[in-house]
Amino acid sequence: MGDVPMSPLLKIEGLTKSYDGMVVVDHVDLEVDAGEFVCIVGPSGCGKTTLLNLVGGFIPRDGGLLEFDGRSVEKPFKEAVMVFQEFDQLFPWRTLEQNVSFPLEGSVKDPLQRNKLAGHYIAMMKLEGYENHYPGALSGGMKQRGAIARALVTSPRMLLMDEPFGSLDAQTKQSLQQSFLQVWEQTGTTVLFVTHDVREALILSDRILVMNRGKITKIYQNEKKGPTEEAVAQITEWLSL
Ligand SMILES: Nc1ncnc2c1ncn2[C@@H]1O[C@H](COP(=O)(O)OP(=O)(O)OP(=O)(O)O)[C@@H](O)[C@H]1O
Repeated sequence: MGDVPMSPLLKIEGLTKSYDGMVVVDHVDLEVDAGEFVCIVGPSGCGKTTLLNLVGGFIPRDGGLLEFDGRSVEKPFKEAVMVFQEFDQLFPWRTLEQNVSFPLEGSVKDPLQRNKLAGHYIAMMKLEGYENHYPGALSGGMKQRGAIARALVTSPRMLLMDEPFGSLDAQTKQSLQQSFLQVWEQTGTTVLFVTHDVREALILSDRILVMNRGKITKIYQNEKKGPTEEAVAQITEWLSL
């Protein structure tokens, strides 16, 4: 008897979306296993953000199959949480701890328990000591760490990340990439991560999807994890096709 193949966490077939008659996501097929870290790279306007929004159920698709854990995605769902590029994702009128614990307010009644959980993810994202700071008193990198902590606090099964480190300087970006990789290993969450940065994709992911004009045109299996010059050259060439 052979092993029963595990069904993918995310299953996409023929996924399509148009705006004003322009096809933006064009018959995309994709399967992502639980725990995988998948990056999407592609030129500006090729449909990366639209694909993430479709997967999260934030916008309706025009056609195709889109299933998360065997269920058709028709609207936003708790198991998938989005993190954006912008530094203003945190509520400015709440402290870091109040921001991170916010998604628990509907599900965890005891405020002490909420704070304990928030503290766990604040520590995981290396923000200990800043619990009572307001976002206005945090740097861009710290705000992104906070946004990731808040995304993780409900233990979502999938993170949808739209260039979360895109506005950071090189050094801050590097340190966040390393902390986020550790967090990914600790939590086992599945990640779909959009980036413009080929090196970033090679540092972070198991698999890199190259998108062009709404289609996934190439897939790079990133077994070695690391930006070798050959890998960078290969993906850069694919991006220009
Ligand atoms: N709500 C919308 N209404 C109309 N057109 C849209 C909408 N959202 C996206 N588009 C168009 O769809 C195309 C793909 O946009 P999308 O944001 O998905 O690309 P992207 O690859 O994420 O680009 P970037 O890297 O610049 O963020 C673009 O031409 C964009 O103008």
